[in-house]
Amino acid sequence: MSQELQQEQQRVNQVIGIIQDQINEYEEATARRRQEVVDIRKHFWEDVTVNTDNFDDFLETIISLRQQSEVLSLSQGSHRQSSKRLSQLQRMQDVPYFGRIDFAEEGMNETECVYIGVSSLTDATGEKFLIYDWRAPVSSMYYDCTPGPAEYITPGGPIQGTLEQKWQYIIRSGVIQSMFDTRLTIGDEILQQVLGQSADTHMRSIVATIQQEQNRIIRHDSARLLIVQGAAGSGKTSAALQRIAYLLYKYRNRLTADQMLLFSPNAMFKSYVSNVLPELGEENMQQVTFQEYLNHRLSSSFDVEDPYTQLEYVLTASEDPNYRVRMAGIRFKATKAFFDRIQSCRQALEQSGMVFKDISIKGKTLVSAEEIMERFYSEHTTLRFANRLEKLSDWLKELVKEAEKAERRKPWVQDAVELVDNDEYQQAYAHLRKKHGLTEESEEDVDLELVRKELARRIVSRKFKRIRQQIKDMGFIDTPAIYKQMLVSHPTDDEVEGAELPPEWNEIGEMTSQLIDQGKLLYEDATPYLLLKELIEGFQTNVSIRHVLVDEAQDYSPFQFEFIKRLFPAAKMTVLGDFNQAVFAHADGTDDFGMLAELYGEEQTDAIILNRSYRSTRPIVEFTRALIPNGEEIIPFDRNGSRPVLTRAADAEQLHQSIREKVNQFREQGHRTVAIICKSAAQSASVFESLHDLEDIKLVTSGSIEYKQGIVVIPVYLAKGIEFDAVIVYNASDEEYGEESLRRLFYTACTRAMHELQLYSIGKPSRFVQEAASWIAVDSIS
Ligand SMILES: Nc1ncnc2c1ncn2[C@@H]1O[C@H](COP(=O)(O)OP(=O)(O)OP(=O)(O)O)[C@@H](O)[C@H]1O
Repeated sequence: MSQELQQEQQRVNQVIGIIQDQINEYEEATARRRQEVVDIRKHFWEDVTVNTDNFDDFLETIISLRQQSEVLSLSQGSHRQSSKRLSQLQRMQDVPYFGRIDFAEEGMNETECVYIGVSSLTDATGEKFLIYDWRAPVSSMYYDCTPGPAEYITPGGPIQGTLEQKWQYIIRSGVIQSMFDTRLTIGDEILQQVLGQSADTHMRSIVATIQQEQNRIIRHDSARLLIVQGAAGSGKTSAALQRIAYLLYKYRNRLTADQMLLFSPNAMFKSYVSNVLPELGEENMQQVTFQEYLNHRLSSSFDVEDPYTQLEYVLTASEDPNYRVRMAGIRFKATKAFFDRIQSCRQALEQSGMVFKDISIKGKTLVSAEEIMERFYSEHTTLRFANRLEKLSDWLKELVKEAEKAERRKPWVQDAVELVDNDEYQQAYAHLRKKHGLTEESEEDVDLELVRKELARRIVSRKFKRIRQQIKDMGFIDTPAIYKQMLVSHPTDDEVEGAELPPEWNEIGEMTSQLIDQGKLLYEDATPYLLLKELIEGFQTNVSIRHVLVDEAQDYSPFQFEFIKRLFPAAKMTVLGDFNQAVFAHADGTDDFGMLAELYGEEQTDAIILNRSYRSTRPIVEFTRALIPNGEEIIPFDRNGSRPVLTRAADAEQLHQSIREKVNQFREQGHRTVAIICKSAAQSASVFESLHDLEDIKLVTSGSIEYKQGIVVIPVYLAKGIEFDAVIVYNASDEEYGEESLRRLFYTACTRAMHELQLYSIGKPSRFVQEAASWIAVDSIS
């Protein structure tokens, strides 16, 4: 061991000793604070004087209750903080830091050695930093600068100086495995080691090896919208997650994890990324899929199609007679023009076009739809739309109230009163006694006739409950009918700016209307329908979310982005995606996020491009980038590996046999995750059926919620955002992947591979593979 390494190891030992001391202190403090919380909870009511005899006593009780709650919440807060710090320290025990910069600040005599780790550590005095948090201002130089003149930005302004040295360490269980002076090493040894590891069931944090261009994303903090367009495997998801950790650190006094929301592509991805923030000592942000949100809002009224069913249709139903119409609908309903059309349709509803539903009870109409319409378009017409609806709703409530009163006198109600059971009678009776201020000692009693009236009121009120709820929920508006009407009528089309309708518009309208009548909402209609509903009934916005991140953003339509923006009016947005992986039909032909510049305006929009790809070995990236236009712009990280291999099989049987052998070979090579990637869910199911004899093989479906190690059969679109040690592309033939529209799907499949990529084809290989033929080895089945 060199002398330098020995000295560094001594420092690591010292720091670990200090960490251990602090762990002991925090263990004790955490246990003590926990006990405090338990005690306060146990004796909560003993310390509150409850007295409600008169107003002053009542007020005092409230004040005392509030004080006690504050004591409890303070105590819980300090327990939470100390247990958070305890787990940070425990994590630091094995790997206290991963980097060091020696920085000579201008005007200072001494060079400071700044050690960088996942969290800060000071000595016992609290004055001297032994480790700096990777998110601290000074740490930015570790990621951004090479030795030489350097600066970092603090809240008080820039600090300049000279970065004399930069070191990287690999420490495991408190022992330095290796350390590199970055001036002397060529290439990035540590990144080589990290990327060479096996795929994990959970994504790892990348703080030790964040690259300069990724650091720009992580620390970006100016515009309202940050757009990141990056090649497959360039670290978009990683940057997004470390960015969340960074913002939580920078704004720790005013931003919490539950104010940050990540839109994820699917449930499996959610679980895949769920460990990164806890690993960095932060709480997880909120995560949701767009589909979950749509279901939450619409599933009580419709059977809402999910995006994968839509995609499955696009991929497999080209023979369907409605295919052309549906495809045209999918494309148009994704556009900003359709968004604008819905907005102007809502505007037009101020003059005419609202459709209402009868309000009826047990088959008898109380107020007809025509009456409601007449009232809406004749009264309060100068008010704002939302206020007009409110007035309309008040009017309906009044009518219902009158109807209830009249109903109470009907003979059936009188009969029902005679038949009430004892419990109900007692409840009505007790209610009246209380209402009249009668106590147990009172000599007076309530009149029997009053009890009968109260019972009649209750019986009728129960009967009208559904109607009252319907009015409260604005259920008297027939939104599906208004939506259908907007699709079929087109007199105003020419007036709507930019709303050039597709030639299939009439057929699209008919098809959609029929489905809506059956209670079904296609995926492409779900957001537009919800927008219309919100514009009519009032937008349910969420102002508590301060930051929204959208991963795999190429899968969202411009329409959906407009919607997300309206939904979170107080949030900044980070959008990350890769149009070469756009598999949904609405994105056909789009190849950048240009359309998003309009969202907040150019001044409020910044864009960063990531061209370096880290996931796959150099030979795999050389092959995959040849599959797409302008692929030469993608720069592979220089990690060696074998070339992707194409094997031609004569038929399915030969293909399956060859896959079995390949899987076993991959296993023997030590690969823990092997994905057999198929074009569609239908193909995955049938491949799984044929290969089910392979040990430990699993089928991934849209319902799968966890990424498991082993052999998986998976449709491409569910493998998005995820990676595997080895990927087998099932039947990359021209028959399967012959159409230009499948290029992006095919590219997505191939870019999931970290170390090995094997393609099979029955018959002629896909034209995409042929175009990239010089980057692939061709194998024959022996
Ligand atoms: N700076 C880095 N240090 C270490 N590993 C990195 C770094 N950047 C990216 N990686 C690794 O590269 C792989 C791909 O990263 P990530 O999934 O974030 O990329 P992506 O751009 O979201 O990919 P895709 O669009 O293909 O889903 C991951 O294994 C990630 O850990």
